[in-house]
Amino acid sequence: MTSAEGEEMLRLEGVSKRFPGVKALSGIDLSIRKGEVHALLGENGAGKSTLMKILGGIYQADEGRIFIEGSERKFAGYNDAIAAGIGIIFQEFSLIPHLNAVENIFLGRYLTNRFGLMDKAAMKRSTEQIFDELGVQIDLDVPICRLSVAQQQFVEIGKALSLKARLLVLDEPTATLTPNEAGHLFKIMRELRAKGVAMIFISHHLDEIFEVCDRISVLRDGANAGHADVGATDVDALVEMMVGRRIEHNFPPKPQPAPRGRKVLEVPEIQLAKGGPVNSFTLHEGEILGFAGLVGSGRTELALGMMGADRVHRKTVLRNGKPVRLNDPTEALANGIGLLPESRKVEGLITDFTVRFNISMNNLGKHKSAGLVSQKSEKQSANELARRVGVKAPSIETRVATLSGGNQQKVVIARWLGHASEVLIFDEPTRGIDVGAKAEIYSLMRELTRQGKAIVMISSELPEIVGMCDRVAVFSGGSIVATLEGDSINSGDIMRHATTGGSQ
Ligand SMILES: Nc1ncnc2c1ncn2[C@@H]1O[C@H](COP(=O)(O)OP(=O)(O)OP(=O)(O)O)[C@@H](O)[C@H]1O
Repeated sequence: MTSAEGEEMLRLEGVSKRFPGVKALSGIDLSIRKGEVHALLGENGAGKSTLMKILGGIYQADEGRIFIEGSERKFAGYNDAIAAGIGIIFQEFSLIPHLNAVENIFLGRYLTNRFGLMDKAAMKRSTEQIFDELGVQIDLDVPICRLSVAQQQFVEIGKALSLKARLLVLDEPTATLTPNEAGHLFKIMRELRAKGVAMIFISHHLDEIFEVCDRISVLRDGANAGHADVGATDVDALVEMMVGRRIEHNFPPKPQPAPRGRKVLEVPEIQLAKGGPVNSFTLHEGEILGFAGLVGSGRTELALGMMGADRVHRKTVLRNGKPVRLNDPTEALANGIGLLPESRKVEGLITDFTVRFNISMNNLGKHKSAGLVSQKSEKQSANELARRVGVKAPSIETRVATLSGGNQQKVVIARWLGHASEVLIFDEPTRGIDVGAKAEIYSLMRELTRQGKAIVMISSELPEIVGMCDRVAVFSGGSIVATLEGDSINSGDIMRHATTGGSQ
């Protein structure tokens, strides 16, 4: 702990914010000390991002006061927040992809030499010093779009520190990191903490909270639901604070023996760009087949490739024993194969349209009679699906653009749960989804398989791979290196194959 322990960096008093039709925040109080990592928890739509946007000067609160080191501050825009020592690392980075790390860090405030000219050497030196202190190695000469997501995140942190941030907000920073990268981020956070930097950490992974945080504040429905010291609470208590009830963490029971219905999909041979041996796999009616492996190991590439989503891998696959050539995802859909993509905002949703439209868009055929879509049946079904996955919105007529990130994901999941596809490919289905909704999505997936659907679940979350899958294909370096069943579906075996390419 630092000498600064106990000194207050930030205090929020009675912060409220209303959007049309939604009271996003009501009377929030929050206190963050210097040199602490403070977790901000809450279900999707609880108000975490809105609160952080107020702190970052992006939104203005309707009511409430912000104190930095004891003095009241008013933020008319994000420059005021930066001047007050606040640095926010959002999930969608604010970096310019084709500029390098130095140019990004000094964008708009270039250092100049005594002749008034841009002092590139000084900016580079300063950037090197920041990264040295963070203990990260970043190639300063390449555009940041060529860096990994983790490295881009470190550049964001470096930028905030170069702007002299003393309070860093990290909004779901680990959502797109590998476990190793997340470990590196935590190491950096501990070092910053030791230097007295205060941090607000948002994550839906409760194990991370216990690994890296000191204290916790929980929001529920836009209001304070409680505060706790990490040492004096546990996962169950936190979950109850977040959702107001106890949640069953267990996965729905797997059918025993593992389902081996007829073969609904056979993928004979696909070679991925990464090289390695060709891949083949079979999917059976009623089963959940996991695609496990490290980020970049080829899981998504294979799933997209077999659907004809890219020209490179177009191949003939067997659907119910019959050869079909899939040229694009629309053809895959026509053949009863649906994909819930990973980057939902880009690929999955039309955010200017309503929740109802986005849930129903691929399912209208189900509600047709005599050639006409029954509005009543379509609306009822959209309502029911939205309710089941727990979409939090004023109504299904709300525009998706105004929903929280997690709730947008639930909308895509609701669409596919209602879809008639016999084969469903879920790519990272619970990323950014809160604990309560996760449990619901797991049981809905199991229900779909009981109805005879077959699911491929691509996931970086080992517990859900182990808890949900009947068989697991483990990827390494662009190939399936092992297919595990029964008791060999465990974290140790999966990681061993994923990291050694199955050679041990
Ligand atoms: N610009 C906006 N217009 C209308 N409503 C909004 C807007 N931004 C947020 N909201 C609403 O405010 C509430 C809080 O959303 P917020 O994004 O803060 O939640 P969150 O806790 O960050 O959720 P998640 O875990 O899903 O990221 C939600 O009901 C959301 O629909």
